[in-house]
Amino acid sequence: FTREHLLRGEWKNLEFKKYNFDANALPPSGGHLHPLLKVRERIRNIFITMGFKEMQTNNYVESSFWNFDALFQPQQHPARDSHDTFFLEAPSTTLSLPESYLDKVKHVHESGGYGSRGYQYEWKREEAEKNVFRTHTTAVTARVLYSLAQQRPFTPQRYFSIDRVFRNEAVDRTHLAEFHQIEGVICDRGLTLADLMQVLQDFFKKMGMSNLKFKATCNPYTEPSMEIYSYHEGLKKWVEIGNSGMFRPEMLRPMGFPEDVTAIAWGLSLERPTMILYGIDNIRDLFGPKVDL
Ligand SMILES: COC[C@@H]1[C@H](c2ccc(C#Cc3ccccc3)cc2)[C@@H]2CN(C(=O)Nc3ccc(OC4CC4)cc3)C[C@@H](O)[C@@H](O)CN12
Repeated sequence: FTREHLLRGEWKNLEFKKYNFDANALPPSGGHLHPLLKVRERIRNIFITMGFKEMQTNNYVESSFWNFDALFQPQQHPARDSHDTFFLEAPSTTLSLPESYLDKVKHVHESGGYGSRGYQYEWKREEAEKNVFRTHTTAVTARVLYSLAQQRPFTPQRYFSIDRVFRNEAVDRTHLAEFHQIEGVICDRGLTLADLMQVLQDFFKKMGMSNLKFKATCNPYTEPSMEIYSYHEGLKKWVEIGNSGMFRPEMLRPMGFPEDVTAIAWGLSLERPTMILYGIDNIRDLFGPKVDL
């Protein structure tokens, strides 16, 4: 019975079965939550039960000042060039920066202070003004700690964030140019590395990971720093589950914190645990429709 038959109206001579309006249709699928969002909710609840407040991270675009300079990351650091960082074309520069704080950041980069030698280079404002897609949520942590440092009297705080970050890296089966970073930070008087180890044990235990191992490492904005490992019973091997450290005085003191205030922080990704918890071996299966890129 072709389209032509239909167009010629020959369907009128046909015998049609009576339409059964009482037939049961296929039950509509109820839909389902995305695995990343389920794990995000679970981790959000862990932070909240531990007394952490969520940071406001709804700015994917950030100035190099907050993404790097405020964290004492030197302007010639390799992570700051376009091989690792997405720079924005328009608007290419940020509109405004806190001038008095900017001067303190310039000074600590150039000649240090607070017992630090600094990096002994000429710090340039135009470098700090360049807009980027934030490479870590630590840029937001810098903003939040700066506003905490303005408050008197100082009150200890715990913050967390779970949101997208962007890195100009080669994409492969387990790496995309963006991922969700999870970050926790505690700011208080007299915090030590022992406090960091303890909060990491508490946090990861709630994620089902115990007997952690810490390995010394380096980050531009934390000293000392530790990579975190956990023995994964299922995979029968030590798995790197995150990175952590104590923010440097060269980051905290220019913000205006008193000398005895320290801040401990750690980070991990949302994709790694989700892929392991849901047995997903290709990160592309986490994003978008099933297409073979
Ligand atoms: C560009 O890649 C960075 C990303 C991402 C990462 C690394 C560091 C930070 C950080 C930080 C930080 C440090 C100091 C102060 C503030 C923030 C955040 C995310 C994961 C961090 N990692 C990571 O998530 N691994 C992980 C986490 C949980 C997990 O759970 C499973 C159920 C068992 C499994 C694995 C470690 C590695 O995967 C690493 O190879 C990849 N890392």
